[in-house]
Amino acid sequence: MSQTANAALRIERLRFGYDGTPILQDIDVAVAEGEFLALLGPSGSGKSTLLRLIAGLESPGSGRVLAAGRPVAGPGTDRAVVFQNYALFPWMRVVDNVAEAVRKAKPTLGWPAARTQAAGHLNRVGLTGIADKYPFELSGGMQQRAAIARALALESPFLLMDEPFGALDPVNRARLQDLLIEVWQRRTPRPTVVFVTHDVDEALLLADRVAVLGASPGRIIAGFDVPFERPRRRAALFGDHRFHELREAIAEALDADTLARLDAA
Ligand SMILES: Nc1ncnc2c1ncn2[C@@H]1O[C@H](COP(=O)(O)OP(=O)(O)OP(=O)(O)O)[C@@H](O)[C@H]1O
Repeated sequence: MSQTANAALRIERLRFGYDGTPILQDIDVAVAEGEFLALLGPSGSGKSTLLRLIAGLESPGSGRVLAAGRPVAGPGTDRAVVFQNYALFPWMRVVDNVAEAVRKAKPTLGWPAARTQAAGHLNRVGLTGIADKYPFELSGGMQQRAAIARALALESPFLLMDEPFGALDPVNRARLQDLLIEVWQRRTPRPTVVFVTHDVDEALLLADRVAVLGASPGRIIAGFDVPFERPRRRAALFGDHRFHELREAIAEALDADTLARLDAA
């Protein structure tokens, strides 16, 4: 997974632990500019931790994370993060949540202009007429749309997403998957995306490449290129033998890792 030349994001020999317990070991990943990488793995394999390291919310024990060639030394607006649970400021109206992100990207912009741009971002994710509401007045799906609008408003070259649709019902989940791909494809240059998920089908629907993590400690046990042309249609994917072969190969990699751990126990 480390062979990509001129990678926008590069993780080198990364190790990380909490209180002496190894969580991530020997992680080497390179993600090309504009690439959509899915991180897939069982619960506890360290997917969120890896994303937090890329976001700069944690520091590596050893090794390093390079974003656009520079070592990550903390959180930054170059790396927008979307978590599962919406991450909106509850005390701010939805438009101000997004306008605040606009102002992070463009600090010289006044609030009125930032609000106008924020309304544009909200429209783009299909949220109209709710700008003046507070987050608690929105459904879960709408809050997650607003969180995506907020992340997009940062206009960051990197978009880091941690199971962003995990809490949504299947219909909203499918809508937001489509929306994410649409906005990702529309941006020039495309942001580089790292997307954490448990869901193999979601990874194969969205990503250009899938990195599979094994557990105890977390490490990359397999990588797969996802060959399907875009736009991708769910029905066409389910009818494609390569989709089923990839699913099978990912399941085999995960099973082999689980068995190896059981044998070692
Ligand atoms: N703040 C923390 N302190 C100590 N251990 C932690 C902390 N955060 C996570 N861990 C441990 O690190 C390991 C990896 O957790 P992480 O949340 O990164 O896994 P994950 O693959 O994202 O899991 P899930 O799919 O369930 O979200 C787990 O064993 C977890 O208990």
